[in-house]
Amino acid sequence: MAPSAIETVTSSGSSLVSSDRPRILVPEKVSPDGLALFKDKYDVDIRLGLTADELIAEIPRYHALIVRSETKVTASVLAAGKKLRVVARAGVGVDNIDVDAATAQGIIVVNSPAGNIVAAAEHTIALLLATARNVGRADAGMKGDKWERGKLVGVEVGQKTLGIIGLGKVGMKVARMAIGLGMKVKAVDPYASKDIAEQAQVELVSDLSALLPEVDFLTTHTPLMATTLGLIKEAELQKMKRTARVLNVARGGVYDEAALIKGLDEGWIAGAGIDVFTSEPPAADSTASRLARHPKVVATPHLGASTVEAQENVSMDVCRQVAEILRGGLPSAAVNAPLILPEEYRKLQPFVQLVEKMGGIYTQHFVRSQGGMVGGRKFELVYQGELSGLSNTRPLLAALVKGLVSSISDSGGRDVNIVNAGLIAKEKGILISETHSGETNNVIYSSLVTLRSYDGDSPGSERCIAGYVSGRSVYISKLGQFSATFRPEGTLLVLHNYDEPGKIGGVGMVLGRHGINIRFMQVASLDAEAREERAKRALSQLATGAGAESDNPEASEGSSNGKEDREALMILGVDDTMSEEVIEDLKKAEGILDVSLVRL
Ligand SMILES: NC(=O)c1ccc[n+]([C@@H]2O[C@H](COP(=O)([O-])OP(=O)(O)OC[C@H]3O[C@@H](n4cnc5c(N)ncnc54)[C@H](O)[C@@H]3O)[C@@H](O)[C@H]2O)c1
Ligand SMILES: O=C(O)[C@H](O)COP(=O)(O)O
Repeated sequence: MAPSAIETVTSSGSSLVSSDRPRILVPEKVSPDGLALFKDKYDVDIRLGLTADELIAEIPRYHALIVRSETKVTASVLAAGKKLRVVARAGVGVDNIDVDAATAQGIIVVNSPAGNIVAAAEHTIALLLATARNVGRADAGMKGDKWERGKLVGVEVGQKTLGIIGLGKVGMKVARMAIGLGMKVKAVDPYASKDIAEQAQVELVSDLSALLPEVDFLTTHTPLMATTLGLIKEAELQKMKRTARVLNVARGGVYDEAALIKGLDEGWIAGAGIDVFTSEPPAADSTASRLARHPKVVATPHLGASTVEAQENVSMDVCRQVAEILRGGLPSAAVNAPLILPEEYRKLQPFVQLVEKMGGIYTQHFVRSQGGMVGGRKFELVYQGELSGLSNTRPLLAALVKGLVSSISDSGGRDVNIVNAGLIAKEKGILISETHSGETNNVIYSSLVTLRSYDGDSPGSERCIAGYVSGRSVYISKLGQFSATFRPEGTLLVLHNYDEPGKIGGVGMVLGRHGINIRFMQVASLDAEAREERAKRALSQLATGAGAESDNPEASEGSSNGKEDREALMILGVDDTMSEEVIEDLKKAEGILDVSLVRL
């Protein structure tokens, strides 16, 4: 094995280090601009090419670790880092750091959320044009003494449609640049605000099936998470035009690499520009390597953030934070900063947990299963009982934002804290109001929290979740129009169905066939208010003889045939081994109206 490159920068410039000063380990190439901030105060060891074992052996001596995307900061590395106080990611994505393990050990993880977004967006545009004009193949041909004009006729991007999946920081920059090139831009992002998109002349469409057939180029800018892994598979690629070209400057794995190769081979996808791969560098003979070598692919080795300017930015961003933390101060972009301050912890912690879970359920149950968006919606938190007198509700508001974004963000929402929650909500166009209700006649628990959400002022768009705390455990007592009592934890399946005999057995059989264990099960019936509302509707239909047109977002098609008042929710706690196939099988089961999977 080649020896690691070792460079020790100390205040004196010598390689001798004093043992009492904090030491910083840098195992990747990080711009010296930021590292210069440590001069005279800390000792910095730049050790490129450390293996996983070498990192574990070295880390016990260090107080801070600064990495990019190549170093895997695993739970074992963190456990060995007895003196570690901070892990800094000189970039955006923290998918190479075990943030939960760091949090458990009290190690702060910081990143640079915006330092390289211009670089990533510009690289996307570079790949867009290179893919459209066959720049890679033309260059390779010229270097092989070939003059292939006839074979390499490209397409123009002006007047064409670009589809963006993930209209976050990078996605929005790409949109603006593409509009500058004369392109029409459409996007899918359940969290983006319609208003912000409209101002940027981006048309937000509801889902992938509405986007994919329309676009000439597709670019992905989501983080890599359980919900975006394999987001674009064969079925999605098949929905696109045969002339379409796809781009990935986000994370390897958002596209199913094997399906993309098949599309390129069989000619139903015209080309691809790929910067990121499922294994980096792609292992020999791997699918990632076949994709990188494919003649219709312009491939780059994860260069999205590799500009002089971006590297200066991210280096300055994270080194400032490392210095601050080593000095005992607070970082500006901590990925795992607390939601709640120690003095408020005892009283508020269970409510913070409850509200965060309600936000998570909202996104995963209502948005994912029933469609719609989170961005641009209005949310209202109603506090009843002992919470109604609470003056500092900031941790609860932050918990709601964290819960709402946790299933769709890179960091799993861990980067949301009291300081930045308001800003994040504003960026996403999420409006939150609070009501302290003195009304106690409906409160059978000492404190009840109700989350209501509305789509602007549109009638019938209200969605509701209520919950309470008993002891230090949290419970959900209402989900949509159904009364429930369950603990929001682990993996939950929520099935909307007609409450008929045999339903539970049918669902049990599907889960049994797939080897899924059920931890608990509970049936939630329509609450009194919903039953009354439906009875009134039925009466008025009888009186007018009209067919039922439901404006209830939860009432599904075909539910007007007398069964509507027998709708129920089945809530099951299950193993976290659910696949899309199980969900699809459950959806096909007799009398099941809808299925959602909620991971908390
Ligand atoms: N190639 C590179 O060198 C490079 C450089 C910078 C960033 N990145 C990567 O680019 C990605 C985006 O970075 P960012 O700073 O814009 O992040 P961001 O958090 O600002 O934006 C991500 C967006 O994706 C949306 N999203 C999440 N799940 C979605 C889904 N299922 N469908 C549609 N939209 C969804 C979110 O709502 C959010 O708006 C990250 O993975 C980051 O690591 C790569
Ligand atoms: O998430 C990021 O910031 C980018 O993927 C850049 O990664 P890099 O620092 O390894 O270039």
